[in-house]
Amino acid sequence: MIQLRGIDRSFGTTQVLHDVSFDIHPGRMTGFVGANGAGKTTTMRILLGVLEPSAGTVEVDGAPMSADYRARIGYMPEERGLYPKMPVDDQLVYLARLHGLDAKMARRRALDLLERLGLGERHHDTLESLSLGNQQRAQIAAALVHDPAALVLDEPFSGLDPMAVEVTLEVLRDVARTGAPVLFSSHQLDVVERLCDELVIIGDGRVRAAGTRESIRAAHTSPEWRLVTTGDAGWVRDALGVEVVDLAGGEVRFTAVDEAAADRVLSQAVERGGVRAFSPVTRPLTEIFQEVVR
Ligand SMILES: Nc1ncnc2c1ncn2[C@@H]1O[C@H](COP(=O)(O)OP(=O)(O)OP(=O)(O)O)[C@@H](O)[C@H]1O
Repeated sequence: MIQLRGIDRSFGTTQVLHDVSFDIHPGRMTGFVGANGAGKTTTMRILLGVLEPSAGTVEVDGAPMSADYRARIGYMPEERGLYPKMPVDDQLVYLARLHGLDAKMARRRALDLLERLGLGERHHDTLESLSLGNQQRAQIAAALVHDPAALVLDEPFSGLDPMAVEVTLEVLRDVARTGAPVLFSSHQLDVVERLCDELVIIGDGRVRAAGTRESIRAAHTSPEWRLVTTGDAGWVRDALGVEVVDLAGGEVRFTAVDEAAADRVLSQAVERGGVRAFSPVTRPLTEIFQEVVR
């Protein structure tokens, strides 16, 4: 597990990170979300050792991250890293060889990855001749080609069409399945909500929320239920331990002090007959995000 502990960072007199702490778990996809300028890239650069923190540590399983481990992280930086005028496959092979893969294995991994990411036919084209979305896929391949021990990707999904997001996601999940911790930043909350196992929300250089989607939702939502019946649902107002949030004919949304209170509403509804739907209401992460970064 990669652990960031109490990271501060200032540029001149401006402090842009304040006591940033979170974990990146092995085998899990962690989404790192925040508005422009929130501190995502700075945090990732510190994790990679490209930038020194003013205070705090980056650890792996409780010990300071070694140079060896750092070298085995697959990193896709914000400024990207590939050369525009060089064929993509040659660059990937070169990067893989830098990380110690033999020539045959390096070529095989490069071509496999390009194929999986939908660039099989374009593998020997120069980067600059590819569309922006395809350049992005090549950059992702570059972060993965050396069989990384962990992945840190700065906005890997930006500029990708929905199909490419799906393909990239599958490739990243495969890396996670090998037990690697995977961290990726994104502005696209809908994407993150769907793709990641864990979430870290950063606002103004401070971690505002961290944990699984479910735990963040639970911490920022008072449990709400939705009941739809064929008859009028006004009787729910009088149910014990329940507060109606919204009522329109047969459809009612309510909060309950506990699940038992919600279950009682369901039982009463069943007794009355005509239940069409009953479910907990999950709050969209976008709403929670806006609330915690405010
Ligand atoms: N080299 C630098 N010198 C001075 N200020 C910097 C430097 N790098 C980053 N900053 C400032 O630190 C803050 C955090 O920037 P950072 O790039 O980490 O945010 P971000 O969350 O990645 O934003 P974006 O989503 O726009 O990429 C910003 O206010 C930025 O202007």
